[in-house]
Amino acid sequence: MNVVIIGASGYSGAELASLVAKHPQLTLKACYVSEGSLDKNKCLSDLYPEHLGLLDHPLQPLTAAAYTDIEQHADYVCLCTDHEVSVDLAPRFLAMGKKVFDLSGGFRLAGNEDYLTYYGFAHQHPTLLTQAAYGLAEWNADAISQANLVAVAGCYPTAALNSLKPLKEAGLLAEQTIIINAVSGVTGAGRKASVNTHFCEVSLAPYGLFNHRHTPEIEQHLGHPVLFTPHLGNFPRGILETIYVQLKPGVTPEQVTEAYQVLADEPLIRLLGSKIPSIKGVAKQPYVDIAWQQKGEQLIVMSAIDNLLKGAAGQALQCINLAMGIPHHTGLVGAL
Ligand SMILES: NC(=O)C1=CN([C@@H]2O[C@H](COP(=O)(O)OP(=O)(O)OC[C@H]3O[C@@H](n4cnc5c(N)ncnc54)[C@H](OP(=O)(O)O)[C@@H]3O)[C@@H](O)[C@H]2O)C=CC1
Ligand SMILES: CC(=O)N[C@@H](CCC(=O)OP(=O)(O)O)C(=O)O
Repeated sequence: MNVVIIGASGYSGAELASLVAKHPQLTLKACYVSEGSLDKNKCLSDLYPEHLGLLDHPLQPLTAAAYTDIEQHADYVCLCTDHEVSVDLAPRFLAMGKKVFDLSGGFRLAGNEDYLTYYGFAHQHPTLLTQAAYGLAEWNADAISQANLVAVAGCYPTAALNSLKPLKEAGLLAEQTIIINAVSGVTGAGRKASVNTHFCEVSLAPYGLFNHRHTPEIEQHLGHPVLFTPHLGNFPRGILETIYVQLKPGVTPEQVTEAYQVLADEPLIRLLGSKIPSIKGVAKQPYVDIAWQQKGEQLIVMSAIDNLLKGAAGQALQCINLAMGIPHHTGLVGAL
């Protein structure tokens, strides 16, 4: 299958380009940036020299001629672009009959209201919100495999939902709001320069209190209220979440362990039991590491992912694999 990547010079786009280029059944057909990009016509491997020889593709401007090329040559279009750009681009490629995998948050939420509140823009294509499959690979495989538009799950939500859905499905959660404290490396903020993500400025600080756009994403796809606070840390990649859960009265450690067995056979999920996960354990890896410790009815769940792999490009590739009807971890395990 032929894949094109829009936004290939960005962190998630370049990561996805390298996965596609190494995949046994995919061809990286072309890489695009915006029409006026400062990087247009450079080689992707000029920006990412670690991929010299693998990603020597030119970064082509997304011109009218590019749309014609994509219509003629692509099977799958991956949007590694900002939310509003994705909302604008996705319908154009869907109209060409392409399958679209969007790594932005542009199609993950239920309604236009949420976009106004949490993203700060009115959604231009709200009817597509009901057609998009939520790309949380381990939990929504059937819908992902059939959809023309896949809204690949957000980075923080991927860590949170894989850790909490087993407890929710087993009916172990008390009604209280779940508290999620998360820390992300700086690549989570994208490649574009800004003072807040300047290497010399970043230490460790919370942001987005009460209003981060991943709050509604987690709540909608978990079906439970959460209080989510992200932090920015001074390391390049990875997300670690510490999650405070109140269990229903009388829930035993055996019931909690049993609930997590729903994920026991998943190749990209590592259940650590009571061991402590870490950024070091997941950086540049395609996995979610999940661990937990319980005291009475209080449960602390810990979850770690690489934001660019399981939190973006890795999960996008899982969704592409599902669309092709092959094992979802193809090209991810033993291949990085
Ligand atoms: N970084 C992360 O950890 C994660 C990111 N995501 C999501 O993935 C998307 C991309 O994120 P990230 O890789 O960090 O972003 P970056 O800022 O690193 O990259 C954005 C890319 O989009 C290109 N671009 C910008 N405007 C246009 C346009 N109009 N047409 C075509 N290309 C355009 C940029 O190139 P240029 O400006 O030169 O044209 C660049 O290649 C975002 O929606 C983000 O929320 C999701 C999960 C995790
Ligand atoms: C550290 C940092 O800034 N992280 C980003 C989240 C990563 C991302 O791009 O968000 P999606 O997963 O929704 O696409 C943020 O908080 O906005």
